[in-house]
Amino acid sequence: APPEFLQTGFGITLDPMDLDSGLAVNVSGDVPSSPPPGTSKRAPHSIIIGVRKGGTRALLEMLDIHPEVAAAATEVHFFDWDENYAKGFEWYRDLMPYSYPHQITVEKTPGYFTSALAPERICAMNSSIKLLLILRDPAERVISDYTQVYFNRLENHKPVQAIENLLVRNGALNVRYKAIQRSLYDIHMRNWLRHFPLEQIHIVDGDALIHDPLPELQKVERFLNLPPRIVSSNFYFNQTKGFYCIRSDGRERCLHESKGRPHPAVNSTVLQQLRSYLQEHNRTFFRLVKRTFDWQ
Ligand SMILES: Nc1ncnc2c1ncn2[C@@H]1O[C@H](COP(=O)(O)OS(=O)(=O)O)[C@@H](OP(=O)(O)O)[C@H]1O
Repeated sequence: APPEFLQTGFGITLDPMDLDSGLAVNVSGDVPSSPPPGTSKRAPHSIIIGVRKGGTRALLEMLDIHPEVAAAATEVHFFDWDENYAKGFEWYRDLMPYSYPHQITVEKTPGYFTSALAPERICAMNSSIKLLLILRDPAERVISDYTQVYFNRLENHKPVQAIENLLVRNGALNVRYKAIQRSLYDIHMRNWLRHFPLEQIHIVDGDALIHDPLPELQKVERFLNLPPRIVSSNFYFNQTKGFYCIRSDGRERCLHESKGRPHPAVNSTVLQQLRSYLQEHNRTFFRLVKRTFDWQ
């Protein structure tokens, strides 16, 4: 059953200090005390730059099925957090997994997409790096973002409020709400296109990845020049979870329970206000990326 969304009278602003807690169960076993012979830690060849709640964890875990992919275990937040960036490139590289020369290293940090400085900093590291961006319906993404913050606040015994109280201020859509700001894909995309050509940014359709992951993964394999190795038997639909889960190396695993949470029902008038506000931004985004998506 959907969680009960509490009405409170607190005039709080939601804090986005919530990290991805969606590591797949039983990812790769224990960390080896000494690196396997012939491996080293290398800067990423590709980065999943976002968007937050777009399906970044699912994309990384599914891509990690590929034998020629080595995925970073945690979100690194190197290019979007000044305190981490100040630690320097060697600090960053040390957080990468050990990989063989024939493998490519991939990290994901959803906050990069909406960070003002990440594009310039990533470009300074490697101007020919291949970027992966997974997007979903931006209105749905707002609700997912709210839901994540809602549960984090509950866990931390902080007050929560109904999504409508955040989406609407003084009778009008509260466009300063961070969850809405992050869904203005055109604005963030412009910033990336100042530093990278469009061909270097592959957009994964996050809604399609939920309903049928294989075709989206096959497109990513082609974009990364990887031989096709991910196959339909790598995925199975888990009825209880309501999402696809992963089968590889003789093991089956679903993403953490924080991925694929039920969303609250949103007042239809408010939702309509949100959708019509996003519509113009979506159209601009479609022009920028020379492609359309099934968003209203
Ligand atoms: N296979 C599978 N299993 C579970 N969840 C899946 C899957 N594929 C995509 N998704 C969607 O991923 C959403 C979470 O996105 P992110 O991993 O990018 O979130 S985060 O920004 O890292 O917190 C998450 O959002 P919510 O549904 O709001 O929980 C899911 O809709």
